[in-house]
Amino acid sequence: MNARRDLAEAVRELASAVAVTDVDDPDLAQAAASARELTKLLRERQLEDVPRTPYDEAVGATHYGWHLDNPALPGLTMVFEDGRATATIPDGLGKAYAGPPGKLHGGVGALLLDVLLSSLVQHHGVRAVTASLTVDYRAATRLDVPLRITGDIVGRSGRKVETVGALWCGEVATVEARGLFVQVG
Ligand SMILES: CCCCCCCCCCCCCC(=O)SCCNC(=O)CCNC(=O)[C@H](O)C(C)(C)COP(=O)(O)OP(=O)(O)OC[C@H]1O[C@@H](n2cnc3c(N)ncnc32)[C@H](O)[C@@H]1OP(=O)(O)O
Repeated sequence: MNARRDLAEAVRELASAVAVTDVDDPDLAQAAASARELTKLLRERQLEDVPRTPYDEAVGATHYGWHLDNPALPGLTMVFEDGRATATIPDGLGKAYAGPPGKLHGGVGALLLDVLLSSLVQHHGVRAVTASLTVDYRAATRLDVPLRITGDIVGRSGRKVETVGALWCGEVATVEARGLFVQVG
């Protein structure tokens, strides 16, 4: 793992710890001061945009990574096989991503599906943006359990690409989505 990715992972771990820490105020204050010191160090040189795998690398690829170096979002490594996309999050997502107590925030499920479906469309060589994402929450998604995300293209007409996807917790599709992507450029 390179240094940037390792830092992103360390910050995700920090965010998880911060979300549920119960240490005393002096320790919180010390942690805040340390965090601000680090922020100061990292601001000494900044990029114009978040580093990401170039979109073009998704075209025809078997693997594609999304925001692996951005600790504010869950990184996702997708696998493309036989025209379909799959991603796994082996350890699941932790309490930093909670919505209802002990369960995943619905918006995070929608985010994961949008990421996977848009990457799938790009994998098929269509530069497109999300025009519409319809999400059905079928069951609560548990935290800290393995998750899987799948996606397929189900239709194409002119500039429009229709997709379906699901977020799986074991054998249960907890979130289902239909995504419409419109080709740009
Ligand atoms: C940002 C640029 C990035 C470029 C690189 C891409 C790489 C990958 C990026 C990865 C991104 C990651 C994912 C992200 O985060 S993408 C970020 C979130 N998405 C956006 O910001 C998109 C914002 N919207 C737009 O830019 C425009 O509205 C688009 C481009 C979508 C269409 O405006 P445009 O003026 O171009 O086209 P049109 O209006 O003639 O419509 C064309 C056809 O589509 C149909 N339609 C449209 N909207 C809807 C709708 N809501 N429901 C149902 N249908 C809809 C419409 O009826 C028509 O159908 P038809 O009459 O032909 O049958």
